[in-house]
Amino acid sequence: MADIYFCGSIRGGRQDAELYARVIKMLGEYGQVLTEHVGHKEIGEKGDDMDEREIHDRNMKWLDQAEFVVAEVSQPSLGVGYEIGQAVNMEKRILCLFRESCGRSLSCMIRGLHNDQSVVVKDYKEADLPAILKEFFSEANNGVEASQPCV
Ligand SMILES: O=c1[nH]c(=O)n([C@H]2C[C@H](O)[C@@H](COP(=O)(O)O)O2)cc1CO
Repeated sequence: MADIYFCGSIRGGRQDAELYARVIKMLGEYGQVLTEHVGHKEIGEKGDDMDEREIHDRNMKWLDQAEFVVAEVSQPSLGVGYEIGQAVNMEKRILCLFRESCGRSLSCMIRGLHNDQSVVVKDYKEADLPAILKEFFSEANNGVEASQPCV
């Protein structure tokens, strides 16, 4: 079973935590989500009750281990942006999900990563998620290479 690293805002704001939990549940169909805690209601804006260095090192290990990275990027978060940048350097297959209805503009530094192969950036409505995930993971399983240039 593939390992999936899910990214969602924690200190950037927990407004979308319930949505993250629903995305994580859907991702369960495609693999094991290493960062399930990102969708836990009990995790507030303070984050995990752990030393910050330990959180960073644990997460970087998980990111390295993961085959896929799925990031919900509607709520701006420094940590999520950092994780995506690291994942690009690690040549992971990455799906960034931006909710059209959130009223913000997605950073060019994320939207500009889209290459429709190793990095997919999608504007979405929640009802579209099952189809978007199905397409992302089936293309991945059809052997699209992870290390495509991001241009
Ligand atoms: O307590 C934490 N636990 C944790 O796993 N993270 C990771 C996972 C999330 O995808 C991302 C959220 O970053 P931020 O807290 O800057 O919004 O960082 C972040 C924190 C707090 O910064």
